Parts: sequence; C-alpha cells; structure tokens
Amino acid sequence: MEGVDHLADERKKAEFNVEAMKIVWAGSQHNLEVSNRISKLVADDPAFRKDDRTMLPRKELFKNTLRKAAYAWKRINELRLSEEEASKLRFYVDETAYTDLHWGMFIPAIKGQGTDEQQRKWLPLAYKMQIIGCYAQTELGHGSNVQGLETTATFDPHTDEFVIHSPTLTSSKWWPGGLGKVSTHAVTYARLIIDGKDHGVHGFIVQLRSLEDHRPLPGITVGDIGMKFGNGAYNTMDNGVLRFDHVRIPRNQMLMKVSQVTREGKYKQSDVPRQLVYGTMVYVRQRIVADASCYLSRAVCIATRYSAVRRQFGSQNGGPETQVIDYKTQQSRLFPLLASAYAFRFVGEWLEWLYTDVMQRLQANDFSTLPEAHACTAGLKSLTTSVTADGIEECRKLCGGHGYLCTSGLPELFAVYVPACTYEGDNIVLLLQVARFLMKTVSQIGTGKQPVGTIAYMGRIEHLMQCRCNVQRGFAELSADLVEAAVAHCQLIVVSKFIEKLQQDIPGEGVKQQLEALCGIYYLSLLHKHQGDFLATSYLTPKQSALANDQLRALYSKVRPNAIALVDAFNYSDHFLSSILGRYDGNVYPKLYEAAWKDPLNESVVPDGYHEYVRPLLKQQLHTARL
Ligand SMILES: CCCCCCCCCC/C=C\CCC/C=C/C(=O)SCCNC(=O)CCNC(=O)[C@H](O)C(C)(C)COP(=O)(O)OP(=O)(O)OC[C@H]1O[C@@H](n2cnc3c(N)ncnc32)[C@H](O)[C@@H]1OP(=O)(O)O
Ligand SMILES: Cc1cc2nc3c(=O)[nH]c(=O)nc-3n(C[C@H](O)[C@H](O)[C@H](O)COP(=O)(O)OP(=O)(O)OC[C@H]3O[C@@H](n4cnc5c(N)ncnc54)[C@H](O)[C@@H]3O)c2cc1C
Repeated sequence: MEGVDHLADERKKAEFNVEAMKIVWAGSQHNLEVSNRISKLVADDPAFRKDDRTMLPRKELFKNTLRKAAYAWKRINELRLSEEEASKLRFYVDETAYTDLHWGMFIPAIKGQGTDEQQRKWLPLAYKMQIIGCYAQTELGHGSNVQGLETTATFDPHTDEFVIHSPTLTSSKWWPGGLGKVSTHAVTYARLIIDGKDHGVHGFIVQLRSLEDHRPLPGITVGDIGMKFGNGAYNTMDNGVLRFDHVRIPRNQMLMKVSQVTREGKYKQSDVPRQLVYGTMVYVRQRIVADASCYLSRAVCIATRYSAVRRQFGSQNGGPETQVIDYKTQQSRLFPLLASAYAFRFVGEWLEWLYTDVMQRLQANDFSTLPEAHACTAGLKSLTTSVTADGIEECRKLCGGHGYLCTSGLPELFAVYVPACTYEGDNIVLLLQVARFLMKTVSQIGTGKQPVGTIAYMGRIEHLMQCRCNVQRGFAELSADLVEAAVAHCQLIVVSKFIEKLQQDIPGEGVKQQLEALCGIYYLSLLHKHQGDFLATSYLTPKQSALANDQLRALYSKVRPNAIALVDAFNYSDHFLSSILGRYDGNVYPKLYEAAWKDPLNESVVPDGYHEYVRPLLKQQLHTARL
C-alpha cells in the first residue's frame, strides 16, 4: 500500500547509527548536506525525468539529453551553484552527455597541459560554455597504443601554423564523446612533425564547428559513430568520428606546458617526463575509481532491498515464505559486493589524495611518485571497473526475473557502466602497465634476493631476465600470470586502505563495527576465491583456509540484520535509483504491476499487426497431412 514502509521491520534491526554512516559514505557532513540538497533539487524537478529513456528512439533521446543539459546549465546559473554543487547536479541528473567530456576531460586537459597563457585564453570560454570541448585522442586504428596514433600536426614555419591532417582512414578520430554532434572544439592528439622529424604525440586545441551556425569548419568531416550497446544507456552520448583535411591552426594552439615549438620551429622538451602528456587520462582514471563505488552501490542497494522484499519457498504451516536475503547463497553473492562498494569508496578517497599529492609534487618538479601514481590509477581503475561491471550483472541475477525488467533500473545501469572497463584504458592494457611497474620494482630489488610468496614466479622471470632471455620475451610469455599478479597487487592496496580507514576516528554508534565486518567480508571473500593460490604457495594450510571460510559465513550473519541500513546509508533517492525493485518503501509488486500497463505496447488491447500477421495464421486452412 502507498505510504507503508514494507522494509520497516528490516530497518528496526539495524545495530548502528545510519545517519552517522551516511556521513562516512558521503565523506563529510558538508558533502552529505550538499548531496541531500542537490539530489532533492533534481528529484523534485520533472524536467529531469529519466524513466522514459529506454523507450525513446535515438534522435528523440539525444534531443532530450541536449534539453536536460541546457536546463541543468540554466539552473546552475540561476541558483549560482558552485563548481562542487554543479558537479553534484550533473551527477544526480544521471545522464551521460557531452558535458561529461567538456567538464571531465577538455577542461582538465587544458589545465594540465596548457601554459598559463593558454589557460588564460581558453578556460574562461570553456567555463562559461561559450565553447564546448571534447577529448579527441582515440582513432579508428588505435586506442590503447597512444604512440601509434596517426593524425599528424605538421609545423609550417612560413605561416607559423600547424597543419592537422588525417593521412589514412585508420587515423580518423573515433569514439570521442561529445564529438559527434555537439563539440565546437577538441583537444586533439596528433604526431608533431617538424621539418620531417616526428616528435611523437602531442595535444592541440582545434576548432571543429562554427560558433555561428554550428556547421563543421572547412577541412573538418565530423559525425556520430552510431548506436551503442543497450537502449537509452550510452546512446545519450554523441561519440563521434572526425577527419581532418589539412586544417590549419595557429602555433599557439599546441598545448605547450610539457614541450614547446618556437617561432623558428625549434622543438623544446621541458625536463619533465614525456608521459605528462597522458596526465588527463590519469586524472580521469582516479575519478573513475570513486565513480565505481557509486555505480556498484546503486546496484547493491537495489538488489539488497529487493532481496529483503522477495520471499520464495520455506513456508511453515501456511506462514510467510523465506526472505531470499536469508539464503546463504544469496548472502555469499550479495554481501561481498556490498563490502566492495564500501571498499572502493575508501580506496577512491585515498587515490584522490595520492593524485593531489603527485600534482603538488609536479609543481615542484618532483616526479618521484609519478610511476606509483600511474600504476595505482591504472590498476585501481581496472580492478574497480571490472568488479563493478560484473557486480551490476550479478545484482541483476540476484533479483531473478524482475531484475531483467527495465523498471528494475539494472539493465540500463549495466549498459551505461560496462564501457568503463574499456574507456580511459582497456583494463588488461592497464594491468600490464601495473605488471611492468611490479617487474621494474622486483628487478630493482636485484641483489639476487629472490622474491617470495605470491610473487615467487616473478623470481623466475627475474632469473630469465638475468640469464636466459630478455625482459620482453619473459614478460610476454608470462603476461597472463603477470596480469593476475597486478590484480593481486591492486587488491592488496584496496584491503590496506580499508584497514587504514578503520584506524581513523569513526564516530557513530556501531558504525566502526559494521565497517570492520564489511572489511572482513572483503578480504575473506578474496581469500576464499583465491584459496588455491594461498594453499599452493603454503601461505595457508587447509585448516586455516577452512577457518577463514567459517569466519566469512559468520560475518554474513553479522551483516544480515544491518543490510538494509547499510544500503540506506548510500542515501540514494528513489528518483536517482530509478528502480521499482530498489524503492525505499519496498512497495514492489503493486508498482511493478502499475508500471506494466504504462508500456506503450499496452496502449491498445489488440496489438498493431494483429490483423496483418496474426489473424491470417489463426484463420488459415491448413492442408498438410500432419493436421
Ligand atoms: C562511469 C562514468 C565515470 C565518470 C567519472 C568522472 C570522469 C570525468 C568525466 C569523464 C567522462 C566519461 C569517461 C569516458 C570518456 C573516455 C575517454 C577516453 O577513453 S580517453 C582515451 C583513453 N585512452 C587510453 O587510456 C589509452 C591507454 N593507453 C595508454 O595510456 C598508453 O598507450 C600506455 C600507457 C598503455 C602505453 O604508453 P607508452 O607506449 O607511451 O608507454 P610504455 O608502455 O612504453 O611505458 C613507458 C614508460 O612510461 C610510463 N607511463 C606510461 N603511461 C604513463 C602515465 N599515464 N603516467 C606516468 N607514466 C606513464 C610507463 O610506466 C613506462 O615507465 P618505465 O619506467 O619506462 O617502465
Ligand atoms: C563508451 C566509450 C567512450 C569513449 N570515449 C572516448 C573519448 O571521449 N575520447 C577518446 O579519445 N577515446 C574514447 N574512447 C576510446 C577508448 O579510450 C578506447 O576504446 C580504449 O582506450 C581501448 O582502446 P582500443 O579500442 O584500441 O582497444 P584495443 O587495444 O584494440 O583492445 C582490443 C583487445 O586487445 C587487447 N590488447 C591491446 N593491446 C594489448 C597488449 N599490448 N597486450 C595484450 N593485450 C592487448 C585488449 O586487452 C583488448 O582485449 C571511448 C570508448 C568507449 C567504449
């Protein structure tokens, strides 16, 4: 019934202060206040309706996204929202759009790789959205291999310009979000050519469309690359294709913080690592880690609430059937994901600190922690997005048949999230970067002391490195194993940061105890999953492994009465979750039934097509012997 909290009994079981846990999840009292205010602002505004997305044809869907983005911008300015509040508003609008790339990559690229003069020129235009930008790096033929990009930027000393050109079909820019139909400018990555010498990939600001009539400028061919996975989902984004036919830009539109080209055409590489040209990707990877906890927690919230509502089997003498959340199999699938959501939240906080620290060091020309930052952002982006993508799908399955309905919110959540395993760096390619970092670390141990434990096999590689073959062959031969080592390395970071979080002062009755239980579930479920490795390397005895599994089950029982309260602490509105299964009040069945009749297919009792295609079948006079 309306107004009844079908989960009230579950909420009464909580053994901790949920309001205090909301502050832990939000990061601070201030963050919680801003989240509450902006989330309500969005949820209460019908202009931000999103329950129709999966039913709109692409052109209508996209136009609706443009409308929402323009309306959001209008509200941001009317209400004079701060950058923090504006970012929260875009988060709660919950619709991928060209603005993600404008604010999330185009502006950071100029801030990270532009000179002070270039920032003074371009950032005010971008902040006022008088230009709209995208990040055009990936090409049809190359995405992972940035050094393989083919677009050229050839310096013309006669005119003090760069000529931007797409020499081959595979050099066409392909995938950049916001490029297809909206962006007026791009930070474009191209090979810098001076007097016939290739200086590698650099960033350039290129205008793509007229600010008067939005038509592509001369030499520019640009469009959308077409429909992507799922209905609605990422099809609100205009991922584009772009070709340059000898497009001329002024020399001062090469981003020149890291390296410069003088008026005379002299190339100057500052004494900074060339990899700083990759800085925007590092920035986004660390943000994606924090975002993974948001996506995973949304799916877990839906699956947990529904698991408490859903009853199946187990009725005694006509009494109520068993809540599926009480089945150990349901708990063994759901609670590690709940623990992961919290774990990723905390490692995301730490990674943001690490990134900020590295950026401050760079200001002082201290590059000592750059390799660690690269390895951590790459590895944690890979780990958290893979677990989150798989976790959203598991949450769909945890909801049985109803999880497959669009009104569960889970199919679209999955469809919009899964590209995170690919964009900003394919997850395997990034893990190989971590493995390279690990190998370099191990080789630097290099005093003949063999690594032990789960990285013992790296000693064999090191041995190969020293005697029988070169690093490349050893690395390539064992790359699949090295990727597993990289994952283990990243898991160690996640567990360590969860434990460090628990060593902080955490106010609120019972809050720390719940987080300790979730931390235990996180590392014990990992131990359980990989117990073969631990047993094979004698890190664990069979008895210890059995004890760990017993403790894991005990922790499931400890978390069970608190599960609903632990997902309430995510503080998501019903509007944001957009899920009948995940409703705060648990009023699932009536709302599922009500929603079904709103589907356009039910606008008529007899479906379109009946008379043409069904009636003739029913009325046909079959003359086959079979009948
Ligand atoms: C779910 C929504 C989330 C939204 C959250 C909010 C985000 C903000 C908004 C964003 C909106 C939407 C997100 C989607 C948009 C997607 C955008 C993109 O996809 S942009 C394109 C991304 N492309 C890539 O990531 C390409 C991946 N490839 C690479 O990074 C490189 O090619 C690499 C690293 C694989 C290889 O580079 P290279 O060949 O140059 O190096 P080597 O491997 O030879 O290594 C040499 C040396 O360099 C070190 N190195 C490499 N990279 C870095 C780095 N980034 N920083 C520092 N150091 C680096 C490497 O470790 C080696 O060191 P050595 O000491 O020699 O071993
Ligand atoms: C939704 C979406 C949005 C995007 N937005 C943008 C954007 O705004 N701007 C932009 O520039 N790009 C964008 N991209 C492109 C994205 O960054 C690339 O697709 C991504 O970097 C992967 O590169 P790739 O497509 O070349 O994959 P590939 O590298 O071709 O991967 C194919 C397979 O090859 C494997 N592989 C590749 N290299 C190696 C290796 N050395 N060793 C072992 N295996 C390897 C990979 O693991 C993978 O299994 C977007 C992509 C998507 C899907």
